[in-house]
Amino acid sequence: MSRDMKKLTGLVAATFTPLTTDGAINLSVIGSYIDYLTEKQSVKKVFVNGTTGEACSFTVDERKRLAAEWCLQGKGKLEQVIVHVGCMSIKDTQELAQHASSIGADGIAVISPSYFKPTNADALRMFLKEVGASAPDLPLYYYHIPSMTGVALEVADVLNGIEKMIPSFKGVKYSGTDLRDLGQCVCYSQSHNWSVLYGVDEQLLGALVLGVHGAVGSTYNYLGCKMKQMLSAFDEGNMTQARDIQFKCMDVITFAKNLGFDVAVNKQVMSELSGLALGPPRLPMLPCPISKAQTIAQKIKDSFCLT
Ligand SMILES: CC(=O)N[C@H](C=O)[C@@H](O)[C@H](O)[C@H](O)CO
Ligand SMILES: CC(=O)C(=O)O
Repeated sequence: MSRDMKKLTGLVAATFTPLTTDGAINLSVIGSYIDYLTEKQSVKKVFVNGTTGEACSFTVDERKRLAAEWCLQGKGKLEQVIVHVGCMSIKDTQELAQHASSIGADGIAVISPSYFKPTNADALRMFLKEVGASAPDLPLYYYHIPSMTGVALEVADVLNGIEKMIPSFKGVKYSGTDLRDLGQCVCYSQSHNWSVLYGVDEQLLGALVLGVHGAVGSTYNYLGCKMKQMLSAFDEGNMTQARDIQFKCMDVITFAKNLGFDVAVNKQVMSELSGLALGPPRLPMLPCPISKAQTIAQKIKDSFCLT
């Protein structure tokens, strides 16, 4: 298995999951989705089956077929495909981890179980160890998203000593807002050459100042190009330009949140902006309001002067 174990850095799009109008997974869209990301957004790394991908609403079999298609279609076009494997059942998670390895994924990420929750860092490390052991050849990233899992253990505590338990551990996708904890994660990660990837797109610039190595998010699907400009401005020390782009991003996300911005609306916004037919969300309780998405898409176009 020839695998490029390159450190994960830069912008990573957390992909949406294309569905047919009657709610089945639609693998046929993934090829053009990859072309859109690579050609129109210059984004060459993806995080599949995450929050944005509604993974927790899909079966293990559907998740395997999605991950396999992203890896297959991404060959020669995408630089890295990271597969999220978190499920309530550790057996399902391990099955998905093994599968990710068998299809040539470049890494796996996992959320904490969120029904029965780990009550301390030791317990969470033990869980991560069991997951890592199922795919020891793949980089493993812990996906911290307390707003969804309700597991708000300090990640810096979870990292402490984890390298001795999990040789394949390679970093964190941090979707929390505690900048002190985030900073301590970056600090600890430096000596292990791990990646800390930030996941709250509207405040990425603050995380860059603390030294994160990249970002995973939903908005990089349609604002990848613009946010890349922010990363370049930051690298060049052009803080005025970096802030200008971040403020625009904050403004459109605040606008969207005030209208009601969930994964279903976000998916429809992506369909509007990209022209890809991503279809409805999986859960029937989630709304599919085209007019709301059109309003948000128009706001994004106006703010960022997109055509
Ligand atoms: C809860 C959620 O979906 N978070 C995403 C990633 O972690 C983000 O990319 C957000 O969609 C984005 O920051 C907009 O709020
Ligand atoms: C944003 C992100 O990383 C996710 O959708 O999982």
